[in-house]
Amino acid sequence: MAKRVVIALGGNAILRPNQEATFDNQMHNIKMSAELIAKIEKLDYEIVVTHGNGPQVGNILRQNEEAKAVVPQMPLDVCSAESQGFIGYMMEQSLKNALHEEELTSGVLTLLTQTEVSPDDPAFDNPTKPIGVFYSEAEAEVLTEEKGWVMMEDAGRGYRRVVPSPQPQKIHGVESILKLLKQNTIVIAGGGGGIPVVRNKIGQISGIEAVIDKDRTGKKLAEQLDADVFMMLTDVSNVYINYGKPNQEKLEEISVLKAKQYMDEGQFADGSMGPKMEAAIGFAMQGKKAIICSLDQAAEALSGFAGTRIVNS
Ligand SMILES: Nc1ncnc2c1ncn2[C@@H]1O[C@H](COP(=O)(O)OP(=O)(O)O)[C@@H](O)[C@H]1O
Ligand SMILES: NC(=O)OP(=O)(O)O
Repeated sequence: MAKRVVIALGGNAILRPNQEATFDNQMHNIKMSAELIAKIEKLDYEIVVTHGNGPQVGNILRQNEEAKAVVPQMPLDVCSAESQGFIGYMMEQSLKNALHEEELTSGVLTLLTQTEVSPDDPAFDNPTKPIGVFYSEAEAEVLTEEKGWVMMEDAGRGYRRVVPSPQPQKIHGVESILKLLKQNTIVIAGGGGGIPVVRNKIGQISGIEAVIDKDRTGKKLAEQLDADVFMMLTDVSNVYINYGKPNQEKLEEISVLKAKQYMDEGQFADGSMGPKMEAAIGFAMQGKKAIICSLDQAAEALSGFAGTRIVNS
């Protein structure tokens, strides 16, 4: 029986740090990512792909704010839905073309996915999710003063606007995803962490302004789908201890216990590797395999020959 993998695509799969968010740049990167995912399809896995949307949802929100005198502004959850739609469109098209090139017959379908969060999540009072483009410290100060944006330094790369990022509680559409996987279809779902929604006391859902972390949603999706493997594809080949120091050391296959120990030592930066390792440990604790590796080594890592693999042993 084919194994099931949930793949969370990092920012680089769509837009590189210093690139402008043009259609051509994003389409070019997504095409390259799709070719690499097609390699995984050859390994006989049922595949669900999720992806980030930080730069894109920030830009859509900004478009809305800048144009509000001529076109009514949409709330952040709608911006999230828009970003999920346009990235999903580009990814589905690119994946279909990549599979066609490889003479593979699998289908590809994007699902506009809603993710339930708790309205009482403390994240609503403490925005931490960076979105949109990077600014200098001086520009960030002006934006806070003039527009009221909350700005934060993002992993040594500059300042970005931050918004609330609640924990995903439940991802909608999982039963349908399972049916599609059984019909030889690669499913793109939960993009940008999913469109954040809350459920009220009488069971009705409605949107809420936030951006959910895609690695957390990827883990939740992998759990709900009972996946065998959860992979986070990023721009480094491995997770390291003492990262960036002369004594940095590459992690290959490590136990949950060891990973937790390194986590407690503060080896993984908040806002970058920290959330990935948190998601990896949480998933691997259930007796499954979590992998963090670079996009171009995804197929090798899945076969056990590359990346950092976290296992519960
Ligand atoms: N211990 C570590 N090992 C490897 N990379 C690390 C570590 N700590 C921080 N990082 C940084 O984490 C980055 C990946 O996280 P992030 O940029 O959030 O990924 P993505 O956007 O691909 O989801 C790497 O580019 C690297 O600079
Ligand atoms: N939603 C999300 O986590 O997006 P990024 O990975 O692009 O920040």
